[in-house]
Amino acid sequence: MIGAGPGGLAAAFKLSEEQKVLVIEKNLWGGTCPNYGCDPKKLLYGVIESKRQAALFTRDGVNGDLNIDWKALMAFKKSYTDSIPEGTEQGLEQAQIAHVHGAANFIDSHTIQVGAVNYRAENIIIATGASPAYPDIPGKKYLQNSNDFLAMENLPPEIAFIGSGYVSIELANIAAQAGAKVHIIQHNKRILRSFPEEYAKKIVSAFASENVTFHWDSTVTKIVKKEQQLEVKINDKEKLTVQKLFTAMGRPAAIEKLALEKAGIHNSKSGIEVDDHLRTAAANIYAVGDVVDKKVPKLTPVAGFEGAYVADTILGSTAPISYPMIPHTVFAGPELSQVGVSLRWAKAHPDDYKINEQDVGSWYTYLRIRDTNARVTTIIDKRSQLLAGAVVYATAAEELINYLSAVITEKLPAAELSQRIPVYPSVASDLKYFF
Ligand SMILES: Cc1cc2nc3c(=O)[nH]c(=O)nc-3n(C[C@H](O)[C@H](O)[C@H](O)COP(=O)(O)OP(=O)(O)OC[C@H]3O[C@@H](n4cnc5c(N)ncnc54)[C@H](O)[C@@H]3O)c2cc1C
Ligand SMILES: NC(=O)c1ccc[n+]([C@@H]2O[C@H](COP(=O)([O-])OP(=O)(O)OC[C@H]3O[C@@H](n4cnc5c(N)ncnc54)[C@H](O)[C@@H]3O)[C@@H](O)[C@H]2O)c1
Repeated sequence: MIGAGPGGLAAAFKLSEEQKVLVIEKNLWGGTCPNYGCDPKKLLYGVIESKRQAALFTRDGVNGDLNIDWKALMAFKKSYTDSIPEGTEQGLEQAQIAHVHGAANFIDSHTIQVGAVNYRAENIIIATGASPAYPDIPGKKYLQNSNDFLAMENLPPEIAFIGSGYVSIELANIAAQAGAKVHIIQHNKRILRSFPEEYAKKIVSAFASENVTFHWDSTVTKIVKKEQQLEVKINDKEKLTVQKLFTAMGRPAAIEKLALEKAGIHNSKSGIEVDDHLRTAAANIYAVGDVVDKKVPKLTPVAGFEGAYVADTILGSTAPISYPMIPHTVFAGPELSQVGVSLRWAKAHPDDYKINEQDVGSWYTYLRIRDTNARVTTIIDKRSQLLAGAVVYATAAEELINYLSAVITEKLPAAELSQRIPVYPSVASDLKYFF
């Protein structure tokens, strides 16, 4: 196993019940998600969201200044992340999984080199994840990435991000709510490509009143350091001065130092090419997680699902991979979530789908928390009358989308939902009204 993130570890633990396993990790045990991805991000987000939500109630009983103490926030984050690598390594030891710290590369399809040592294996799983893309421009050495953001000891007064995908939007929200002036430099006019444009625009509007400036059709062409400031040249014309500039323009697969060609493994620009069993061009080598060239989203639960699937395959299962519903969420204060058939597809196929767009800000669930802009779209398959997809922009959207995802998976008809008794008032008690 090369890589000890969610993908590699899921495979390692499952395989170790029946086979001898070696896990190789060049950086922190646990990989991106718990060390410098989902978990520390959502930990910061939780505090930031508490502040944002409390500020909505200043006319309703919340008193006093609501400020974020960045140092205390970071100490809170570290109280979780500091123990992750050691805890993960202990987990490997307890499961008696052999593990080596170092960067791996292929010698041939059965041999991996780590430093001066070669390891031979019957099967190999590549789970090396992805790492941030950098633009090739003068001054690129002054750029930082999401790992640096999540380890930042002080929050500077003014920062900027290149790109407006998941990473940029989530981290910009944290920084802006914590008091920084934030710039988002985007080479076109579209944020969050994997979400419907009409919903992404709601985030643009919400950010505009939160100290965030979008620079559309803008490309960073040069970065110059002047004492503690960075002068950022945009489109070779405009100049922006910030204290930190973060690249957030996608995460290419981490394959460059693996020497894949020595094992006969093929890759594209999007990652390692695999078949429907996640097998690479070399029959005994598999790839899972963010490193794979695939159509499904590159997310932690997907990496874990694939890791467990490949373990089963190595242990004898022959079924091709079949993905369940994959809901996804951007944590942007509030959250934007989506699952199933996309709104774009549904709009392009009006004979097949009924679209139910509802502003739910006046519903009791959202009214009581002053989430006046909350909106839910459900997409109903006209033939079966079953839920096929949904988009939610609301506080706790990630919870509602999980319920809606289960409704799709279990093919629950509206009548069946009326036969269940949820806690009231709760997000689940609204479910039957979305049909
Ligand atoms: C800021 C941020 C926030 C995110 N938030 C979310 C979220 O909220 N929800 C969500 O589902 N996903 C989120 N993600 C994505 C999620 O972190 C990834 O999808 C997930 O970590 C992928 O798991 P993986 O095992 O494929 O790769 P990784 O977790 O990246 O693990 C790969 C491991 O391989 C190691 N490695 C690489 N090359 C070698 C080598 N040659 N030799 C040995 N080891 C090597 C790396 O050091 C790394 O530890 C976020 C990502 C980022 C960056
Ligand atoms: N909440 C979550 O689930 C979550 C959070 C963070 C990251 N992630 C995962 O990490 C991945 C990477 O996130 P990301 O935000 O880095 O990537 P992304 O693909 O979401 O967004 C990349 C952004 O960079 C822009 N861009 C692309 N090429 C560019 C160029 N040459 N110059 C300038 N801008 C350019 C794109 O237009 C886009 O706005 C996500 O796709 C997702 O799989 C998930």
